[in-house]
Amino acid sequence: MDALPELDDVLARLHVVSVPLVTRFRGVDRREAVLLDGPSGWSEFSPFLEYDDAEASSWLAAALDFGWRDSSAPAVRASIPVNATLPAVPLDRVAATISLFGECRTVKIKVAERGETLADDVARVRETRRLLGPAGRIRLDANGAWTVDEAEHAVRALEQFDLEYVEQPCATVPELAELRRRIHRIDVLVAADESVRKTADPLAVARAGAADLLVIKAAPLGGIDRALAIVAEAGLPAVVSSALDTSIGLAMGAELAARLPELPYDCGLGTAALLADDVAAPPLRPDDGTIAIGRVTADPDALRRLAADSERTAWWRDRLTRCHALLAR
Ligand SMILES: O=C(O)CCC(=O)c1ccccc1C(=O)O
Ligand SMILES: [Mg+2]
Repeated sequence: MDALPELDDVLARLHVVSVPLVTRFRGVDRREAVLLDGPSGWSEFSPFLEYDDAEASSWLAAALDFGWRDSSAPAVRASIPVNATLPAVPLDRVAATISLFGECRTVKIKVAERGETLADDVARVRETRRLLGPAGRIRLDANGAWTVDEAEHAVRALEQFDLEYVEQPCATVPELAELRRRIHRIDVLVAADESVRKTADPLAVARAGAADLLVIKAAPLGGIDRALAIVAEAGLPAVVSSALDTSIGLAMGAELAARLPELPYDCGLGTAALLADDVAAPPLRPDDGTIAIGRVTADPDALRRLAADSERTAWWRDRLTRCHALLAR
């Protein structure tokens, strides 16, 4: 970032919201976010609650970048194809959850969830394939939960459902590389997510040949231009995804996706469908499998309706203040 906006200026533009989810995701049923009414447009700072300040400060860099300056890279497309995201819901909720996204040709299914078995995953993937038909695209996201052996076993059990790729099957770069060697005869690609966004070296995956493609998120990578530079250096195809952002954070993801030279896969930016309410009117929800690019503005009524209580607002102001100090160093 060129010049860091002054803390007082940032705090004067802050609104803290707590948005209800349609279905539990990552163990929570509300999503808290700071919205910033920046001079270049509305922006979002919403690192997950458990992240430490060092990790959260990249999210602040991205939020300030998006709210205080426009990307210098030109957009090369005006709408972004998106996938539906299916959390680990019970089997009888699969159809209703996918239908929240409207017409989507691609579904990303969360697998390897704590407390579940491979049989649960097989059942959820089979049901999704049945609903989508043979032309639909299915990808999985294990969030790093499998060992290499478990991942190999799971991929062999699930490949019959015709998988596009499996995202972060194992936790580490060497494990991803080993899995990729073991399944190279199977037509299932390996994507890296946490190994790109939760590390000091987002290019290590590409250097190690540990993934076929990268999942990239604008907020943890420090903003649109930084994420574009990482993709260019990695030389791998990229899928842009969200962090279960409000429509304002999703707009930042859409602006990133609009600037990638190639966009061979549908993006994980349809997640406004998992929010039971939203900060924008209308929300940035998928329409016919795509979302539009363009700035999204917070709706004053929604800001009032979704305002966090004074204790949570103070918590977020403190957190933002600490992250700002880290960026100013
Ligand atoms: O990519 C998608 O389809 C939606 C976004 C998503 O899955 C996600 C949302 C919040 C936190 C982590 C993740 C993830 O990709 O692991
Ligand atoms: Mg992921």
